[in-house]
Amino acid sequence: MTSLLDLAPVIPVVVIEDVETAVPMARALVSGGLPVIEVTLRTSVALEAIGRIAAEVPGAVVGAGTVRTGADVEASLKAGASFLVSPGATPSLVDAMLAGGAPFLAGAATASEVMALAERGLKELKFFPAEAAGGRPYLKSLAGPLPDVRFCPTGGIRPDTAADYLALPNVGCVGGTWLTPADALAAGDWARVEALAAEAAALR
Ligand SMILES: O=C(O)C(=O)C[C@H](O)[C@H](O)COP(=O)(O)O
Repeated sequence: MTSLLDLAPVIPVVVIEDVETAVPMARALVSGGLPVIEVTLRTSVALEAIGRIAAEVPGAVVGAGTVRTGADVEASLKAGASFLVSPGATPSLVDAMLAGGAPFLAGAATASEVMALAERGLKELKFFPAEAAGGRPYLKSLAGPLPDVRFCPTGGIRPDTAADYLALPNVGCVGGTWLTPADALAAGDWARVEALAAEAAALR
């Protein structure tokens, strides 16, 4: 598989409250040009949503986000997730993710965290919480001593700041929730989701 960071410029991070919205939402994202979708394990229907998207939306590459434990890894893969994303990384979580065999982005926010993960062979990471941790200048600084590590910054990124992140050499893609506003999902406004996805897909 092509690196997770290179499949699309933006990974929509979604919070699904009503499982019936999962499939039409994913179709809108894929039609707009964003096939990689991260469903956060923050709601009780997240695993079912992942399963439905994986089974019913051709072209979608659906993964699980907010993965925090080995049990989350197991449940996500069983549900049909084809990749995993975590906000941070603990040694036991990294063990479980490596054992799971699917591509994953472990989270890091400091040089030491990045170095600890690189020591384990992980050179493609999530940078979280991107804006709060220092944003673009911070990532640019990390590229000096750690040029071989690439990131998907996530957290606080919006349409008007995404392009600046994508211009950095150590950024493969960015993640964010702005593609799937809660009110658009609640209203079933798939045209709006598709339009937001199309704008983001054009960023690179
Ligand atoms: O759930 C996770 O695994 C996370 O790490 C947190 C998300 O990536 C951010 O919540 C993104 O949210 P925005 O800042 O609204 O784009």
